[in-house]
Amino acid sequence: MAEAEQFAAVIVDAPGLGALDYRVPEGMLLAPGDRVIVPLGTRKVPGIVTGLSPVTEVPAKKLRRVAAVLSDTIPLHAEWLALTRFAALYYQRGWGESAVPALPLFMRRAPGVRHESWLKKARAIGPAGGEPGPRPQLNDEQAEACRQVLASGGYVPWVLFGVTGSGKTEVYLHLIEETLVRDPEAQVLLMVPEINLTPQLEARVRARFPDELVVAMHSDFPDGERARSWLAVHEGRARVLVGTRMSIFASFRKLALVIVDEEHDTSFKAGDGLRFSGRDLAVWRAWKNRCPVILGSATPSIETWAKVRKGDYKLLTLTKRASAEATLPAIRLVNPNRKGARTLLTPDAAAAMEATLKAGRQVLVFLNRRGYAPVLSCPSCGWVSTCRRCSTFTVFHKGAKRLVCHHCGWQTGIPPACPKCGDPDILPKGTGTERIEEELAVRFPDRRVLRIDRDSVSTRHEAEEAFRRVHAGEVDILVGTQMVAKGHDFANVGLVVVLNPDAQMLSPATRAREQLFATLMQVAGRAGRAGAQGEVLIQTRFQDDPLFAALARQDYVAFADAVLEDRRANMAVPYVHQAMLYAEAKSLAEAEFFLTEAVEIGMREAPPEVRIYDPVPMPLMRLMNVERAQLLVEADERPALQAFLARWRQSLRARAGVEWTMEVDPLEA
Ligand SMILES: Nc1ncnc2c1ncn2[C@@H]1O[C@H](COP(=O)(O)OP(=O)(O)OP(=O)(O)O)[C@@H](O)[C@H]1O
Ligand SMILES: [Zn+2]
Repeated sequence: MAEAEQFAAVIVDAPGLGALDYRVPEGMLLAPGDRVIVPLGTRKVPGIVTGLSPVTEVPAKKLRRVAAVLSDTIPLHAEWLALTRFAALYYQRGWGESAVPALPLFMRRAPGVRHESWLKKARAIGPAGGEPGPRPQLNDEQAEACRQVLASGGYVPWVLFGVTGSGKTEVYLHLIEETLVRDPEAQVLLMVPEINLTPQLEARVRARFPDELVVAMHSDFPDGERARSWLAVHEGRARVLVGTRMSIFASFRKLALVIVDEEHDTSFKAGDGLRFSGRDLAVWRAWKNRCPVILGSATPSIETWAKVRKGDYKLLTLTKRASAEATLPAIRLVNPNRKGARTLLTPDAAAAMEATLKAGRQVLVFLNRRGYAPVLSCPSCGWVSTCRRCSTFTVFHKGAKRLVCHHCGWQTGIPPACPKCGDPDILPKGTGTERIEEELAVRFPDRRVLRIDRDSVSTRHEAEEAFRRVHAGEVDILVGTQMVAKGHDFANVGLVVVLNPDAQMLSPATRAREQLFATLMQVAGRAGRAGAQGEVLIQTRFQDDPLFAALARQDYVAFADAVLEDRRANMAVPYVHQAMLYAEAKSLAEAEFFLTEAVEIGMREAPPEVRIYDPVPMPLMRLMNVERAQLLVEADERPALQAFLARWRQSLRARAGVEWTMEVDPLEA
């Protein structure tokens, strides 16, 4: 008797498609979670088997066959399938669109001739070995935080709210250790923001657990390296994964603890593709695995703080710095407005720098703007340097002698005179890190100044080397952007000077203030992490604003509670739930026309509790010659919004020349 026919439901990375049925060729053994290659139209594409059945509703003559099964490892775990399915539903994509791109390229290609030898090498990686690194005795607050987490069972979302330098990382390491010891199969995910801290933290985790395989995943990794880590986690060989947001899609054999460090960081939100929040999916994953999740931060996001206040998340607090002698720095606000001033640095800041340097400590100067000046302009006619492809200025880079668009990378040489009126005296306007570096070199000629931003260090290796020099004391004054603000444990920085945070005070975005507060607390937290008290000096015109008042007191709770109050009064996030529909086209009119139609369709389908706003141009209206518009949708209750989005998405009509995409929980609204 012939073998009974079998049909596989397969998801592929194509918009708007559900699972497709394929005939399983005789003799091919398949299981849910297997990766396969299937024909789709005229192509052969990677897919994932989500189910098998002896029947199908697809007519026999339309049925095609599974072309190949990739049998190099065990099938994807059921929990991973559930995760990608949930992410697809939540972020309004097809299941295949969330699942297939989450795999490293290596795992979604038909194996080439060298695949076997690659696998063998990939599986050969092992623990670091050697003696475990130093293990400080936890202080009372750290110990209490660990005790509470370890005493709880099952899913509990914890917020580890600890001031800068309070030793949150030690708490993570202790919890990881306990988790690994309690269950020899347990695995841990430690997520970190998209910054250059991964190697540092990874080294620290490796050193602490020399007998366990610790792997990393970072968007800078070449695919081979990513695939190697991915495989080690999937097969249960790796016990700890340290990674950026993409690591939330790793396939774990037995996830027993999830940690999100600096949970407020916006880099946990993906800006393209599925546009997921790594932090939010981390909470879902912990829930699904019935394990604890730790969201750590000195300045939790407002969404997270709201959940703490509501009682949904449990709070763990570290109120003081961990290192015995260290205290929180003193924060001073200084008015930068001085008549006829030619320098950006105020006399107060210069004097404080002088004193700190004399005492043999380092100074960190923070300015969140790279380049020499944000724009080049003509004092006679008002011409300003702009990008040829985007609706934005080009930044003047003096060293490179270029005008560069920071959005699309377009660049051009420096014109010898104003291209509009011919005046040769065109001038840089405003200040970036390159200009302040120049000013510092003149002001402190005998000091070693190092600038760290994406222009001065462009590779992971260069960044590591730059930070090594800071730690080794080969630098007196460090100038930098966001890159130096977060996470670094500088032992000898005595003073932090913050220049011009005011630009962000003027932004209309809902989260601008919250993000500015977090950045400033972070960068301030780099001062005085060991030894004598540190000092922070902030040059701002907004000294009377409650944000700076709370900052000077380092009072996150007062700030966050006030923000929540304000958001509640104004019915803003997190008291409403939002989604954004974006449209891109050759002209703004086409993009807006698409959105106007989308509004009409939406109005017919939306229940009264869903509000649809008017289409507007995106804040950066033109990017790389594409014009962009957006449309905000809002509801008080998430289920109503989600149900509406799912229906609306199906009814949106494709228009030639218009690309559209949906984002749930947009950060930029
Ligand atoms: N119990 C402890 N005893 C002594 N030193 C400690 C202890 N815990 C942590 N430290 C040290 O204190 C410093 C700050 O710790 P860590 O970097 O973990 O803080 P953090 O809370 O993650 O800081 P941030 O949020 O500012 O990045 C580190 O040098 C760490 O080694
Ligand atoms: Zn551009």
